[in-house]
Amino acid sequence: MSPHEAHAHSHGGRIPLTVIGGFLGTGKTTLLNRLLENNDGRRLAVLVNDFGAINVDAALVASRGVDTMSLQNGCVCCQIGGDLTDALIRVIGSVPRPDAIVIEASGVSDPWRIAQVGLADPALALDGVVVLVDVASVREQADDPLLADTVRRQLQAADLLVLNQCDRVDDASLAALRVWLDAEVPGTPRHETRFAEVPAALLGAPLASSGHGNRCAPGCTHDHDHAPHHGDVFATWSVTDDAIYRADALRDLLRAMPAGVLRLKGVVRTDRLGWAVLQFAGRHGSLRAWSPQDAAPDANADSALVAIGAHGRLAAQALEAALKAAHSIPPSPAAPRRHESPA
Ligand SMILES: Nc1nc2c(ncn2[C@@H]2O[C@H](COP(=O)(O)OP(=O)(O)OP(=O)(O)O)[C@@H](O)[C@H]2O)c(=O)[nH]1
Repeated sequence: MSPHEAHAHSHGGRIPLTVIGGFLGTGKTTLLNRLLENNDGRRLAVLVNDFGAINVDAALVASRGVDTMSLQNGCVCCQIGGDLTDALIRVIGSVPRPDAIVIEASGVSDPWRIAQVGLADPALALDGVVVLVDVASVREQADDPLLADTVRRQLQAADLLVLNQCDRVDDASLAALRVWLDAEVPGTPRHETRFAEVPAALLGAPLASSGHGNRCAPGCTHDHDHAPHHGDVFATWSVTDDAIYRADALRDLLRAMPAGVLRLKGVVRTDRLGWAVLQFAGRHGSLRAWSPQDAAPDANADSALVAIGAHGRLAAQALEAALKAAHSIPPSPAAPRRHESPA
């Protein structure tokens, strides 16, 4: 029996499901890509949910030559029974059958709600909920009345907390965070790291025995069912066009981001770097040339950017103006497609 067959056997033939959650920009896609690079020959089926109208994460994962299923139209945890269930039915029925399924939750969703779908389907066995934490930003987010509920639900959903971005904080801040987490989520296993380096052994079957099976049995007092609809709490803005951007101007934008932008990410065509990946989260941003090891976007592809912020705080007009000012070659008149939600 191969190790993969043994793993499936230990789940009674059911397909193990791992949910990767955590707030915007904490490192979920980084972890997913690590999993895909070190998948030990397993056939992983990957479902990626992005809150914005454009699924940038799916593009970044798909660029590694892996088939991903993109779950768009908002936050899947708010529409259980819809897209997610349909996608899982398709994945479970696919031939060859996957050895494991990984769902990357959107940064605003409640990973526990997604995990419940896994628990409900007899073909699936929940391996665990892994929640990424940006150690530099989590306390500030948890203190923000608009974000606190989302962040705390994510922390409480975790079977394993990956304390990521440890390169961004000093030892004293990390020590204070540990004390805070001891009080917020006592007993939840934690792993401190940077760039989502997590030993594979931590992500596998052992999670199942330490996790929800124990903490969220019948009688669980967690308020899992009454989360607000995330479309009411968070707003997105996105643009897709054939503009070419000035790399220097985008870097200036990353240093002086308009108010209320919690997350900005995209794949853009630039003057100096060619295709580039833009990332901004938790006050930090980067613009890097498209990795030569990944298949470049189609020559006719459009630049695509998506921003997320708390509803009522996202300064979409200021962002749009800043991006317009960063054009090296403006988009052709018919090209720009903007999407704002809530409108
Ligand atoms: N300095 C630093 N940057 C990191 C670390 N982990 C991830 N990043 C960067 O942070 C940015 C966001 O990482 P992602 O993996 O895309 O985050 P995400 O959680 O998938 O983001 P959303 O899906 O938008 O919520 C990227 O530019 C990463 O390269 C880390 O440990 N340290």
